[in-house]
Amino acid sequence: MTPISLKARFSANIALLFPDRPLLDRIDAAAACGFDMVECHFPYEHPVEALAERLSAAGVRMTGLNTRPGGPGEWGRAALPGREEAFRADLDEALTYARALGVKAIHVMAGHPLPSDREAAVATYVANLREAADRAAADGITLLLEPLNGYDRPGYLVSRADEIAAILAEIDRPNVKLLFDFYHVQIGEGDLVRRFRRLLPLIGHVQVAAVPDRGEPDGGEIAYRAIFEEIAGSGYEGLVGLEYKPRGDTAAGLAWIEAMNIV
Ligand SMILES: O=C(O)[C@@H](O)C(=O)CO
Ligand SMILES: [Mg+2]
Repeated sequence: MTPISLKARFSANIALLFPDRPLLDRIDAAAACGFDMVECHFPYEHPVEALAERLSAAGVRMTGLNTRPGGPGEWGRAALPGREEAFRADLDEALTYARALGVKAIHVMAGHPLPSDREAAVATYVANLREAADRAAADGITLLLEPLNGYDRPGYLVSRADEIAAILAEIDRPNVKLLFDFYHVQIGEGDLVRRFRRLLPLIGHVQVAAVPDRGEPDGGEIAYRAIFEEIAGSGYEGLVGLEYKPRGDTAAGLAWIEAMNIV
């Protein structure tokens, strides 16, 4: 099996990996497994100084985080008409953490608008993101928009990568990009390789997990070795987030990397 050179671009998603321990301890666990990058969803229950200290002690860099999910059932507020102030506060908070930790990518969570409000929600999303992008650009930060599949997140504003591509054209800011999570895209749209190639100029980050169980990317309906070959040979220069729910012990489950001869 020919080696695939990608390991140096893996970032361990500590929102899902190492679920048996508290968030800060997951940084050490990732380092012990050889990762020097982690990404995170919502670090906000920890003071940024505590995170900075743990990351520095472990020799690990945080590469991505999300804006706060908001109240029950919101899952972000960037696309909620009338909640612009709340979104601004979410962005302020994410930027504060990102600047202090040297994080260069923020996943901006859209939210669940009322279906009857969809047009207004997209307009709010576009306006909020233009303003947010201009603020983030000052620190060289990229904002990521991710489609979340309709089985896991029914009612989320965007469930398909192609919808995001159209919205990105409207936003028209170079530092707003598509987060292409192969797990969600497979469930929502499929045709992974052709879609990845077509959308490549818009892609700022990718994530991987098996479908349908969202476990290690070594089983299920996606032939991940072919996907990793594609990523490595495509010209994509960004990171690969390992955002999956380990089927058992996280460290033992990482055996898929060697089994696929990813170096
Ligand atoms: O895939 C996901 O669910 C995530 O990347 C995320 O950021 C939270 O929805
Ligand atoms: Mg994802």
